[in-house]
Amino acid sequence: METKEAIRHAQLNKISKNNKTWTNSINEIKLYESLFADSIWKTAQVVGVTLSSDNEIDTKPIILQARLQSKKVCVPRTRDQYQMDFFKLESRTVIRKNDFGIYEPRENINLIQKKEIDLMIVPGIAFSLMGDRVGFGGGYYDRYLSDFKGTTVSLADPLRLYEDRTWRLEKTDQQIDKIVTVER
Ligand SMILES: Nc1nc2c(c(=O)[nH]1)N(C=O)[C@@H](CNc1ccc(C(=O)N[C@@H](CCC(=O)O)C(=O)O)cc1)CN2
Ligand SMILES: Nc1ncnc2c1ncn2[C@@H]1O[C@H](COP(=O)(O)OP(=O)(O)OP(=O)(O)O)[C@@H](O)[C@H]1O
Repeated sequence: METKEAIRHAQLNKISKNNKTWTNSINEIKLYESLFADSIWKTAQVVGVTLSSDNEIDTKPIILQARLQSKKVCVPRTRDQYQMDFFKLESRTVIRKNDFGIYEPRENINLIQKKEIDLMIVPGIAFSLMGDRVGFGGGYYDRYLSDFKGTTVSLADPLRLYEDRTWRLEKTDQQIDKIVTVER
């Protein structure tokens, strides 16, 4: 078993070398297709998703599809003590890059309650088929999801997918309900 720190280090290195290839983009397209075909997606009215950075699975196609299907989209904004809140994303929402280089809404307007969110698309840098997840390390999602009642889904391209977890679980780790993968 490895530490999450070691996985994070190895994954960030691997992802930064590979994420600009066409193979990777086509894998992302396959992930979006299976997400949008899923009944979890089809029935969701309110979707929580991040504003992706360069080294993450691009969330713009997810935001576009949600808007085309008249779903409400909300995005996270971090605050103190590794907490975050979700705010409704609208055309007029002003996005800024925060001190950690993460994109988020500049204003805390239109808070969406946790219980309103049907589907949470959870980011991460490594996942197992069983729903284990390694994120950037703040524990933001572990905290937020600890009393979340909706469905959680993560998109795991081949770069981010481990069939079996090779890292040690922590008590606070939240399992993801559904890991979407590129079938081969
Ligand atoms: N696009 C995107 N947005 C997201 C996330 C994400 O993974 N991707 N998050 C997923 O969780 C949340 C933000 N996560 C963060 C994770 C780590 C650090 C971070 O590394 N902070 C400092 C250390 C701070 C400290 O320890 O005091 C740093 O290392 O510089 C910041 C935010 C919410 N928004
Ligand atoms: N509910 C919680 N209460 C207190 N501490 C927590 C909770 N959830 C996670 N933590 C702590 O937060 C720290 C970071 O957690 P972890 O390494 O799992 O982050 P991550 O899930 O990879 O990151 P993120 O969710 O921000 O992408 C760990 O020390 C963990 O113990």
